[in-house]
Amino acid sequence: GNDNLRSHLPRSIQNIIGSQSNNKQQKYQLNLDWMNETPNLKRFLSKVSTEELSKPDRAEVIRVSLFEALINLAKAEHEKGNEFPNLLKMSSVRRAISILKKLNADLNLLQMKMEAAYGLCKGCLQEKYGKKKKRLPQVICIGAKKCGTGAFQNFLAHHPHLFKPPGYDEVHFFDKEEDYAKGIEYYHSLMPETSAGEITYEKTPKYMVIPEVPGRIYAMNSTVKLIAIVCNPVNRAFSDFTHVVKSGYFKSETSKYMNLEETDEESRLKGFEGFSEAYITKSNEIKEEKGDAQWRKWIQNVHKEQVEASILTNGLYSVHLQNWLDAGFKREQMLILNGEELISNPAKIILRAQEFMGLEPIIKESHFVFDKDKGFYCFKNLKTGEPSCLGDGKGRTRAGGGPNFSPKLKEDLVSYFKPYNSELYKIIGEDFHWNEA
Ligand SMILES: Nc1ncnc2c1ncn2[C@@H]1O[C@H](COP(=O)(O)OS(=O)(=O)O)[C@@H](OP(=O)(O)O)[C@H]1O
Repeated sequence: GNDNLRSHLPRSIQNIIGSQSNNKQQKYQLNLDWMNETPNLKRFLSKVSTEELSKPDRAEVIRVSLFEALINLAKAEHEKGNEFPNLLKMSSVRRAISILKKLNADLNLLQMKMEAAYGLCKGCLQEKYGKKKKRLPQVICIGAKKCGTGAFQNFLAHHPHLFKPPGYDEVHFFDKEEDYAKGIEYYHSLMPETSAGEITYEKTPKYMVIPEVPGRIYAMNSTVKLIAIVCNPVNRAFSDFTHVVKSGYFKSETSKYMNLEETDEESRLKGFEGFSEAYITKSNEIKEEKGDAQWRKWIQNVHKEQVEASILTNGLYSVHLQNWLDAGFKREQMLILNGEELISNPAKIILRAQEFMGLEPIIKESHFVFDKDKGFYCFKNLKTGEPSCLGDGKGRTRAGGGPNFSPKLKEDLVSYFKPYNSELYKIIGEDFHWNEA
């Protein structure tokens, strides 16, 4: 029956098809090869209206046409050497299947014909592609810390074809020696079960700044897609400082600059000012004494040698990203997003990410609503209209235009980051305008 068909198709398609009964075997005589190309299928779909579906004569033509078009398309794609999951990623195919569902088409027959088109035996579609299983990630978000990776993950969690390791906000496999030592099988075991055509993804912001990580990920899969979210390094540093102070990390260092009992914004700004001036000086001294190459090494090893300095050095994106390029990753397999834009225009950033991952653009403009109390965009449930915002730990320093630095601190920080922002702009091919004090 139809349930049989459903279980044979990947979950992404099952969602579209939904549960359905009363399919009768149909006879299809029309052969419409005019539709054996996607653009034609697209053009045809653009002409189909919901109204027409309820007119029996027209519905019959549409059903037969779509059915044939899908099978012809499957044959054409198979001949081109494209795998079945790619077919399922095409939005026109998804749309066609959803219409066929409405028209009570014989989906069992469709399945059999698709199997034939792909040269597979009966029922082998499931064997080859439809089986849910754990897969290593095809996409990894590598940071940067405090640039909105949580918001990014939260928004994309609503995408029906994207899955992250269950129970983990961050996996920390490649950066934690004791976990990495457990082997790639352990990493694989943490992954969600997915069907072919769905995306497995994880985010760990620390990956970006640990020098061993790029080579390890490259060894796992040299064609994995990487997403880096970068943001104004000056604001990022204060956000990081706030995070460290509020979480009570390396207190012996932060307590040199502020009383850790008083963590209101004014006290944090004061503490951050002392901290920044001290570490800008430290960093500049190392550079002067040891030269640029050694200084870059110091930056990369700061997590081992002087972790509190990372509050500043995590924002030297060009130094860290160069490491990924040196490991062999191609620029085209990295999507570098502006975290400031994720704050001001989340839909634009999330749409770019979906496109990069090869996902249907399901999360869109209408899902975002600005929440005045939160001071940020929140995700809107389109059925209930209810917005859901990120928790209290997110959005502590940037609501309402960001922190109020003293002009001197702002100037010192901007000039510290300036050369590396410029290096970053060269890598990205775009100026994010963070060099203006
Ligand atoms: N929509 C929305 N809602 C709330 N917060 C948002 C949003 N978009 C971006 N941000 C900013 O995300 C900052 C936290 O970044 P991360 O999630 O990468 O932090 S972490 O590295 O995972 O700790 C967080 O930094 P703080 O403001 O310092 O808390 C936010 O400014």
